[in-house]
Amino acid sequence: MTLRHTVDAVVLDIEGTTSATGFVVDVLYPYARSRFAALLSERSGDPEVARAVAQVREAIGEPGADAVRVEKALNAWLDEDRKATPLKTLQGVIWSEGFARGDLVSHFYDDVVPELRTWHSSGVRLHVYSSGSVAAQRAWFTNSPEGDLTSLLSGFYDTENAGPKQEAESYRRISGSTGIEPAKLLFLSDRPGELDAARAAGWHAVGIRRPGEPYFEQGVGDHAAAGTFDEITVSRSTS
Ligand SMILES: CSCCC(=O)C(=O)COP(=O)(O)O
Ligand SMILES: [Mg+2]
Repeated sequence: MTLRHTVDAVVLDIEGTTSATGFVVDVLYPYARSRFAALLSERSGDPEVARAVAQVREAIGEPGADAVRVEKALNAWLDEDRKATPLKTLQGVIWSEGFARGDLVSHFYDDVVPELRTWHSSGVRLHVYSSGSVAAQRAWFTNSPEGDLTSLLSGFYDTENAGPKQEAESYRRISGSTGIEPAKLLFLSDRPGELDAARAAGWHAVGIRRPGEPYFEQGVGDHAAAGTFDEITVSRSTS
């Protein structure tokens, strides 16, 4: 079945939607895990690192936590795939450097990039909204197996600049930032709580259900669902 949406922009979740959770967990997480200790000891003076470390200490309720304790908290969050903003900031620092160095190449499901190109060429704007930091998102789309895809994208949103993905207010913030009214925005995600929040903000929302992904069995509640991007036809609204 084809789902049809007439909108000005599509906003993309990454993990579970454009790309495999398994790749993130099996390739990116170990890459970050093995580099947290060095980042915390050698770069604690970098403003971005210092801010994230302060946020970790606050989240665990230990204002005096040393680097070993902070690393332990980060690894525990990694184990449970917790979408904690300071974890995502520090991962983003490590990953963006790993992508730039050529250690990492991102992953996209086969159906994704052709549809992104089709939607973009029909005048539909494409944005990303992921728990991964903006730095990580940029590196992800820059270093894809099909080369640099960032020319397809008009904006990047994460939990730092937009807010939590399961809160409607975050989607209102993105709508305000893009200048696109809610009814002309379509969000694609694998997580029902995120789809609920987007819909509550007046957006169109489609659940992406891919076999093997963590939310596949649970489903996407009462949201329209697609198994692949080519089941979705997106046209640019004329008004
Ligand atoms: C390029 S970001 C890497 C994936 C990641 O760490 C993440 O948390 C993605 O979560 P999403 O909100 O896209 O499901
Ligand atoms: Mg996701």
